[in-house]
Amino acid sequence: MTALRIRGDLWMGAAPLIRNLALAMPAQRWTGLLGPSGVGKSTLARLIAGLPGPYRLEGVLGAEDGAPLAGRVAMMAQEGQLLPWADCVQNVTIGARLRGARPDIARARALLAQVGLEGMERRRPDALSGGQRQRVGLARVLMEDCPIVVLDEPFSALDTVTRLAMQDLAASLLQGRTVILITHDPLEAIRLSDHAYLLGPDGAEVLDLPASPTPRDYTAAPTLAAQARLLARLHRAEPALCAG
Ligand SMILES: Nc1ncnc2c1ncn2[C@@H]1O[C@H](COP(=O)(O)OP(=O)(O)OP(=O)(O)O)[C@@H](O)[C@H]1O
Repeated sequence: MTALRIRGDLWMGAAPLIRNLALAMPAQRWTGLLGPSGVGKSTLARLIAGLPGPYRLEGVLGAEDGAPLAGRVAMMAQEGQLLPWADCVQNVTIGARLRGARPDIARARALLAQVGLEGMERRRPDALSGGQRQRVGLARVLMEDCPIVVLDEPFSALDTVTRLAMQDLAASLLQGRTVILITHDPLEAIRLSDHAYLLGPDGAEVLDLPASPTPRDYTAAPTLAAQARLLARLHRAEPALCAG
């Protein structure tokens, strides 16, 4: 059970990115983070995942259980970030290899089967479709078996129908983990998030979501209404949030 919270000001070098951040990300739930391009979404993802960069948080990032985050966060970035020279099994087991541990090949093969890639274990990324590459990325996240998962625009390069299928697969396979979903896509945020925030330079606003369970039915009236409200809000917010 790992809830996360972030409070404070996020800086990129000498420039403030987001001031007065106050994000609560409940345990075993999906928290969606939306916001205009350049606001700092990927920077937040890197911060949570503990990846290096020229950013800093003046404030607090922590798990509510008080234990350090190191080793408890897995990240799936845009387009899966697969190693082009490595096959599916090698891509899924890269974490163990980097840690100098013996990779569990049988488990990697089982996870590849779970994401629908049975028989493709020895293919390299250039012999996979975009959706299949994302499945490898998802298997790699599952391989790491971390309680916290950061998804940074994981499905943005996919066509709409493949994206919907990947959303359903991720919702099912990441159940029980604390997921932070960064997305540009209002429908994706609404389908998958239990809680969602709209980020701007002056902080984060909580978004209204339908009460139904996730992944939400994209044909349901409350989902469509929430999508329309969010689109209008993003449209209104974009020029103001990007000013300066
Ligand atoms: N390594 C870096 N060095 C300097 N500035 C950076 C670096 N990485 C990002 N930035 C800047 O920090 C700001 C936030 O970048 P970030 O990638 O977090 O935005 P984002 O909200 O994820 O954008 P997008 O939605 O377009 O991916 C941008 O202005 C970007 O140019």
